[in-house]
Amino acid sequence: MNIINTPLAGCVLLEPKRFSDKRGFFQEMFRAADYSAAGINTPLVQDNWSRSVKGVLRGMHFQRNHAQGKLISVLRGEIFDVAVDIRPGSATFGQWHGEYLSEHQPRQLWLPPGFAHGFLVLSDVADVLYKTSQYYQASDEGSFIWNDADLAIAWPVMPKLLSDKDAAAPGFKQALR
Ligand SMILES: Cc1cn([C@H]2C[C@H](O)[C@@H](COP(=O)(O)OP(=O)(O)O[C@H]3O[C@H](C)C(=O)[C@H](O)[C@H]3O)O2)c(=O)[nH]c1=O
Repeated sequence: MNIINTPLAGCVLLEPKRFSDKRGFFQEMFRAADYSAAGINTPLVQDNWSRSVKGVLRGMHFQRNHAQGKLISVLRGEIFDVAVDIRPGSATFGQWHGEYLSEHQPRQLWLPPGFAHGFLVLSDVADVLYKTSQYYQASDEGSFIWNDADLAIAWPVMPKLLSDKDAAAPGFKQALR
C-alpha cells in the first residue's frame, strides 16, 4: 500500500491494492497492521455509511472533546473530500487539504483526530464509508460554514444542497472560540 503525505502533518492519502480480474475486483479496505504505518494507531471503533446525491455538501464538522480520526473511503461515485487542521498549536492550523476520492481509484484519506471534515458530492450519487477512532457524540459536535472566507476552501463546484444545520453554521473563528 502506498502512503502519501499531504501538507497537513498526519493527514495522509492511502492507496491500497486493488485486484482486478474479469469478474470485477477485490480490495482490502482496512488492515490494522498495515494501516498503523500510516499513523493509524488508535482502534477504529465505528463505521459510517453516508449516501448523498449530486451537489450535496456535508460539513465542516468536528467533535470538540472526543476528536475523531476518520478513514474515508468512497464505495460509489466521486467526492471532493476536505480536511481542515484545527489542532491547537499546529503549524498548519487553519489550513485545509482536499482530495478527489472515487470508486474508480483505490484511494482513502486518513484524517487524524484534530481535523474538521467535509465533502462535496460530484457524481449523481456517492456512498462514503468511513471508520472513526471515537464514537459519535452529538453533544460534542462542532461545525463551521463550508465557505468561510478565512479558510477559502477551493471547492471544485458550488454545492446545491446542505442540511439546515450546515447552512446556518458559524464562521471558522467563531466555531473554535
Ligand atoms: C455523524 C452521525 C450522525 N448520526 C445521526 C444524527 C442524525 O440524526 C443523522 C444525520 O446526522 P448529520 O446530519 O450530522 O450527518 P452528516 O451531516 O453526514 O454529519 C457527518 O458529516 C461529516 C462529513 C463528518 O465527517 C461527520 O462524521 C458527521 O458530522 O445521523 C449518527 O447516529 N451517528 C453519527 O456518527
